[in-house]
Amino acid sequence: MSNNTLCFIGGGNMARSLIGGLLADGFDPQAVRVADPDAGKRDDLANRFGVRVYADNLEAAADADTVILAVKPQVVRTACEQLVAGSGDAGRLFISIAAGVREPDLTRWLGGQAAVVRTMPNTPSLVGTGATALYANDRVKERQRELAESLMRAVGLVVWLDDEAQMDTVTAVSGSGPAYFFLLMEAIEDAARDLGLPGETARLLTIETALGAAKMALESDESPAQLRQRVTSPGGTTEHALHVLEDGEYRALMTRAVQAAAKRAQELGQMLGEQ
Ligand SMILES: NC(=O)C1=CN([C@@H]2O[C@H](COP(=O)(O)OP(=O)(O)OC[C@H]3O[C@@H](n4cnc5c(N)ncnc54)[C@H](OP(=O)(O)O)[C@@H]3O)[C@@H](O)[C@H]2O)C=CC1
Ligand SMILES: O=C(O)[C@@H]1CCC=N1
Repeated sequence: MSNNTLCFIGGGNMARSLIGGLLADGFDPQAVRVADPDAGKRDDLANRFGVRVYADNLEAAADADTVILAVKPQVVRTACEQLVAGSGDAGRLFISIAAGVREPDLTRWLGGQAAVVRTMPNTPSLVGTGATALYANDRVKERQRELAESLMRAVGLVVWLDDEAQMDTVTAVSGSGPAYFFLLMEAIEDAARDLGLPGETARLLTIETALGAAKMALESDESPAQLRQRVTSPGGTTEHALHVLEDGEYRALMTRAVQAAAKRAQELGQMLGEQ
């Protein structure tokens, strides 16, 4: 990947994951600028990653080829309008990672002519196993499309969406998804401790099991349902555990959780677009 100058507006959790993943993939830290109002976060980013940090968004974005909007959805409009008022879109590429915020609104807030790629990454980007969906507006040139894709591919899987409406579902599945798996890990680890395993043993067995299951699901020709059945010996231990989960309507609960996240993404998009 060429070392274009990248500017992150917002240096919080997701920016951190992307920066860490990009640098681990060989991106030059000197080509990364980060603007954040919090001095503590700026110091931490500069010390940990060696990137350039700024309190002022315009200063950070001044000569950046690509600007990544990594603030909370509620702050995106202000950030866009401030950037455009300060330096125009200057033919640069804007990449938004904000949940819910829709491309037509981003384009409007950026003055109406900007090249915008709306994305939804996730925090495992930090360790190179992210999953990002991208959607480009029709002002994005082919080389900018390739640039956006190469940035996100450097930190994991990428998929392009033709239909922006699918982005809210993606947000609920892979954007928020790591949290569902972390919660499951927390619960299994707690149960293991309650049953008497030493803490570190409980932690390692839980995490390695999650990793093994994910790796098998990724690499196997069989579906997760088939792989589950291979663990489930008739009359055995897994069967008893799965009965408890099915009795507790685990699938329906997970469906409702994913639906709630997608609904929230839609609400955010609608609410912020109307302002
Ligand atoms: N966390 C995740 O897993 C994912 C998040 N996202 C999206 O990424 C975006 C950021 O989320 P996340 O990293 O979790 O949030 P964070 O709150 O951790 O990061 C946002 C950062 O932006 C700073 N900030 C606030 N106002 C401004 C401003 N005007 N200019 C520059 N920086 C500002 C915040 O400072 P302060 O805290 O002081 O306000 C904060 O440090 C959101 O839009 C979210 O939807 C997308 C995919 C996954
Ligand atoms: O919780 C959120 O709103 C963000 C978007 C996806 C993951 N975190």
